[in-house]
Amino acid sequence: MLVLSKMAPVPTRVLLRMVQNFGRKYTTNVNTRLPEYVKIVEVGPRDGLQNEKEIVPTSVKVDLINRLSETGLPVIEATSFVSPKWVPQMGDHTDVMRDIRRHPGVNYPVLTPNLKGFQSAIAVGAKEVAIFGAASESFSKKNINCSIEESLKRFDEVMKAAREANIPVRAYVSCVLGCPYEGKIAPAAVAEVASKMYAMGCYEISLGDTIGVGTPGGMQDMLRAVTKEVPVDALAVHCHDTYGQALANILTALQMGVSVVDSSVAGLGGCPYAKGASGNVATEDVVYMLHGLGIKTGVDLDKLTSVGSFISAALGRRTSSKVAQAMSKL
Ligand SMILES: CC(C)(COP(=O)([O-])OP(=O)([O-])OC[C@H]1O[C@@H](n2cnc3c(N)ncnc32)[C@H](O)[C@@H]1OP(=O)([O-])[O-])[C@@H](O)C(=O)NCCC(=O)NCCSC(=O)C[C@@](C)(O)CC(=O)[O-]
Repeated sequence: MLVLSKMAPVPTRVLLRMVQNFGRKYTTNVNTRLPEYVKIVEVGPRDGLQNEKEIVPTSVKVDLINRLSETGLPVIEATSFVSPKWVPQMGDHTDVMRDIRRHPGVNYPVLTPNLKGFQSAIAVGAKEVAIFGAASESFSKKNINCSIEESLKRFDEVMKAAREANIPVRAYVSCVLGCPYEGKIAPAAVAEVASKMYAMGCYEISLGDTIGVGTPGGMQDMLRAVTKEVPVDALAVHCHDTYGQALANILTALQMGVSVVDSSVAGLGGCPYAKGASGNVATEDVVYMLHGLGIKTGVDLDKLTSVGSFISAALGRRTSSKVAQAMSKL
């Protein structure tokens, strides 16, 4: 045991750890303080169902949203007001918004890529919208048919109309940890787009690992860059689980102060313009992890897993949620 003069002796196990860790790069903004409450943004009805080969009947979508509304989820992204030529799976957006039973205390935001989408959405009673851009030029062109700069101009029009109508706007930045066309994306590029969208007046910026290639190391680097520009309370993470890293990435984000997580019941989904990307992290798995950490979500896991069973049966496939699979065997 080493004894330094006038200082307490350093125990051998601490010394050993110091030696083992010598030369390792430490990050200063990963800590063990976790939020007490995490807001879950359920994106299954939109992100989940926009990628289905067979178009899901409107009545099933409405039933899904109504059942999710009974689980305690605070936010359920209901559909998107995009061009039906681009994403026919969301072509019934108007009917979905008309037919769902809106639950008090639950928000039902919808995606709106431009003013046309925004106007159609509020005409059927949408009370919140989300714009969606990307940190990758190529993805922006493939997904919304314009450059990043052009997209920001379109979003400006939406923001102006939203301000006049008193509608809160959320923003997505896609490809924050990798792009299907460009590969690695620089954290600085993510920070730049995120800060522009925040400066436009979006109240929350959801950082999308669109193709699920990120790792906790990449998440740390990206968040370190973004949090220099956008307050951490205004950030959400949106992790696809292609490489099985989503929960680890989410935990990393929570340790860095993020307290809003997007997820998809039964792990539904993928993006039509991100070939090979698997669904979002399953909401059941996120809730299980959060409750295990003592973090409140307000979500009833049993009710949620039965909604997951409902939609998996309706789509004729097994749930992607590990938690739901395990619970069904108990
Ligand atoms: C953005 C556009 C519309 C531009 O598409 P465009 O072709 O460049 O648009 P345009 O203005 O030239 O219009 C062409 C036609 O589309 C119509 N149109 C124009 N706007 C609308 C609208 N809002 N609703 C309905 N119709 C619309 C417009 O009226 C016209 O109709 P036509 O005269 O040919 O009959 C198109 O590229 C599009 O709809 N893209 C949507 C792509 C999409 O939905 N992707 C998936 C969502 S993003 C995602 O999943 C990622 C995320 C958010 O989850 C986060 C993550 O994981 O990273």
